[in-house]
Amino acid sequence: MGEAPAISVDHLENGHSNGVYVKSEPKNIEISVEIGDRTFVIGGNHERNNFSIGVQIHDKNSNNWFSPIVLGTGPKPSQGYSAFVLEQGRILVIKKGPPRNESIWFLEVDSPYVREQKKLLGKEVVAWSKGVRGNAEKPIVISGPSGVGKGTLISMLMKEFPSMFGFSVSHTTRSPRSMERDGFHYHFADKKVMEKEIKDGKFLEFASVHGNLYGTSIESVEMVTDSGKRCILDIDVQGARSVRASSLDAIFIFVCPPSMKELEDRLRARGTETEEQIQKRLRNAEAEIKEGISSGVFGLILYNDNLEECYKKLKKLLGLDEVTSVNGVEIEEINLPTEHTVSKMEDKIIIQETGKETRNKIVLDISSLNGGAPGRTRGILVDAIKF
Ligand SMILES: Nc1nc2c(ncn2[C@@H]2O[C@H](COP(=O)(O)OP(=O)(O)O)[C@@H](O)[C@H]2O)c(=O)[nH]1
Ligand SMILES: Nc1ncnc2c1ncn2[C@@H]1O[C@H](COP(=O)(O)OP(=O)(O)O)[C@@H](O)[C@H]1O
Repeated sequence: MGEAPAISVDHLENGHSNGVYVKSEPKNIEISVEIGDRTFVIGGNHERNNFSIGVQIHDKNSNNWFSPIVLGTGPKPSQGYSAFVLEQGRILVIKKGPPRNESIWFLEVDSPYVREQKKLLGKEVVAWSKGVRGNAEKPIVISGPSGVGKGTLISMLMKEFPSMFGFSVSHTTRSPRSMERDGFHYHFADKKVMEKEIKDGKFLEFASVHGNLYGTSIESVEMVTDSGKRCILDIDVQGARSVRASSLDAIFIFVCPPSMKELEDRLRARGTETEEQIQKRLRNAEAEIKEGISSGVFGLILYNDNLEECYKKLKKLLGLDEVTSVNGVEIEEINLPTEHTVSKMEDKIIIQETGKETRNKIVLDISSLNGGAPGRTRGILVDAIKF
């Protein structure tokens, strides 16, 4: 696919520039970006709240304004924005002013994820994702039948590498088990409330599993990503399929039992389910294993026979076999100048500082972007050129 024309934004406060218009009142700064027959107005009087700016769409053909459903968390209201239309239906939005580590954002208006959400919600949808520097490792989706050992393997990983992995806490309508804590193992949710939140687009995926509703909220994944950790999702096969269709660029692992008999023994030994619930889980297990192995969703299949061996293999798959403990790597802080102009050259966005006796530049290399809404767009490489 060819790249959409870049919109160059010079001196935003000067008003119109190459199709981008910016109001200058400090409180109502907005930027409008034209894509085809539509104008996307970001920020300004349409500010959603103090936490995230709003978005309005003008359709030239019908001359109608409308408010789309805005998924994900966007930038907070700011002193101004610069914008570029990128390929794959996303707009790069650079926010002026502090905080510095929250300057780069992407508004997806026609990405595969947004298109899927439009279909699902039957409404106009746009979605924010925050730009993250560097190439943090991809999230890990782990699926497998009930009792196969997913939770055990995930606990082992989190215990050995506490600073590296974070668990995405799902919502569920099932009742808590005696050892489970609300907000830690699951967010135990009321069915009606959860259904409403799904309708409002707050979930990355959801599915009915063993007669209960389960789902991953966008917020639960963002909380892990924001803490700088690699996110682990323990979700069923249907959920994994939905994540695969979303723009969350993840690794998909399916865990298989050595036999159905062993699976049954483990479920019984765990002692957390009634006989009826065990039977239901075993009935579902056969279909899940079949789908897990043959659906093409999972790139990696792990057999959990001997636990220690399986854990070793899991670490090897994740490139951790040689590692004993890992701490987060700090990326050098680079400040985006508050007063700047923006231009684009191929895969590079050049932010030129203005207003002072300086020609310092920041170059954003966006050639290897990955991930996207809802959540984070990773892979932005930043270089500072000092004069
Ligand atoms: N789609 C989806 N499935 C989930 C989610 N959270 C948990 N599950 C799956 O729901 C199933 C039942 O989980 P749970 O009630 O904890 O029982 P367990 O698998 O026997 O420990 C498992 O296959 C989980 O992987 C979620 O957020 N979304
Ligand atoms: N390789 C294994 N061999 C024997 N028991 C295991 C193994 N892996 C896990 N278990 C046990 O099986 C039970 C189910 O494991 P769990 O992690 O709760 O499964 P899941 O999260 O997939 O439902 C637990 O009691 C756990 O201690």
